[in-house]
Amino acid sequence: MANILIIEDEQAIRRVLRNILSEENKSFVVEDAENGKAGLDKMAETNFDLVLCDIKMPGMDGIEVLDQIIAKYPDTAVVMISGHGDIETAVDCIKKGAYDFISKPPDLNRLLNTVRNALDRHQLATEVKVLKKKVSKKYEMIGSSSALAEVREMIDKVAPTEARVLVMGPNGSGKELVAHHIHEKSERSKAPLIEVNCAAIPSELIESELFGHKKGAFTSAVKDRKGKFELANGGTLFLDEIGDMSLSAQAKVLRALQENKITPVGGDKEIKVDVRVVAATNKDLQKEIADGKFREDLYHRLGVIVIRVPGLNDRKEDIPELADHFGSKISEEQGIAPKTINEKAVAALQDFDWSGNIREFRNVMERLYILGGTEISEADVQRYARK
Ligand SMILES: Nc1ncnc2c1ncn2[C@@H]1O[C@H](COP(=O)(O)OP(=O)(O)OP(=O)(O)O)[C@@H](O)[C@H]1O
Repeated sequence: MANILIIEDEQAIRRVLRNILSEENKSFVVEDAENGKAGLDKMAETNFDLVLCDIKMPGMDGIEVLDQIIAKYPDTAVVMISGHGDIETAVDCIKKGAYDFISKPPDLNRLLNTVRNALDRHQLATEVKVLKKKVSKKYEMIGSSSALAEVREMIDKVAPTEARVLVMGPNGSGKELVAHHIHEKSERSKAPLIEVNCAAIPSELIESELFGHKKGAFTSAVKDRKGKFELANGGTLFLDEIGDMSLSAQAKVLRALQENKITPVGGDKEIKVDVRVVAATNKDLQKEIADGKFREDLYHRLGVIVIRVPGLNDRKEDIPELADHFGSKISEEQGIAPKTINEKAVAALQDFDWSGNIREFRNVMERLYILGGTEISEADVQRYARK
């Protein structure tokens, strides 16, 4: 179904447009208004997917209507209807944000094509919005502890800069989450965030993974392949578990960071890249440096800003909020009716040792949700949350 509004002062044109659209598709619900004000009044009552708006009208003209629609209903697509002599104005309207324009008298094919395209784009834009909301929900950072407030403050300060960031903290504490927030709040958020788990890639493959390779560079290189640095161009490269990278790969990453250039394996040309690096590790890099396992120069290149994410044991006051958050997430994902968790159960959870951090906490909540009673009790916690 699509709600379409025609704002047009000439009754004959209104009627023609209405008839064409209603006959074209039974799922179009078409309304009309004879002037800008009446149109905007209708918009205040109904959500329209598309507005067809005449440019020249007595009183409020089409440009003014367009301005108001853009300001108040930015998700609604607008197609201008232009008469003789106002094509230039129609073009200006597109620059302002109208989707397209049709000329009077309306040509059937052009009108239908424009309407279909505008509705398609409107639907895509709506879907993108829903997906973005879902993604940003996935990366929600829950907790009001002062430890987490400090992390948030650091993110807000460093995100808009170009500074490299090293995120340190134990397993499952939310380091990847921090990297996502930095990217999303940065100027680079429209470009990709590319993630590399350095611990998961065998050392002989890491170079090709990061810098790409040319066809024939090694036996399995059957075609040219871009590396993560190139894929992240204009955006952010998240080097997770950087402490697990081999010394030879560290040397190459250091060079890439120093020169902002990379050379694909088997290639002879350098490629310029514009990448902001955010790295993360659960290792004590100072100790790794002392043990000769991590390059000190790379540490200084990466860690212009260091953000330390505290483990859950150091912010147990976040547990009630986290329990609620994961509870509603799990109930949604698993299709289980929402449950409550009583105060004693929460207190029991706060008594546990959470060395596996938020990841472990989420798993425990999942167990409690699936196995516990409608109101999760202390007994449930003792029975199902013990490790
Ligand atoms: N403050 C938080 N609020 C809600 N969810 C969180 C929070 N911190 C972490 N999580 C969730 O916990 C899980 C683990 O987080 P994440 O992967 O960011 O940890 P990590 O420190 O990068 O782990 P690893 O060291 O194992 O790579 C993820 O599902 C993440 O969404």
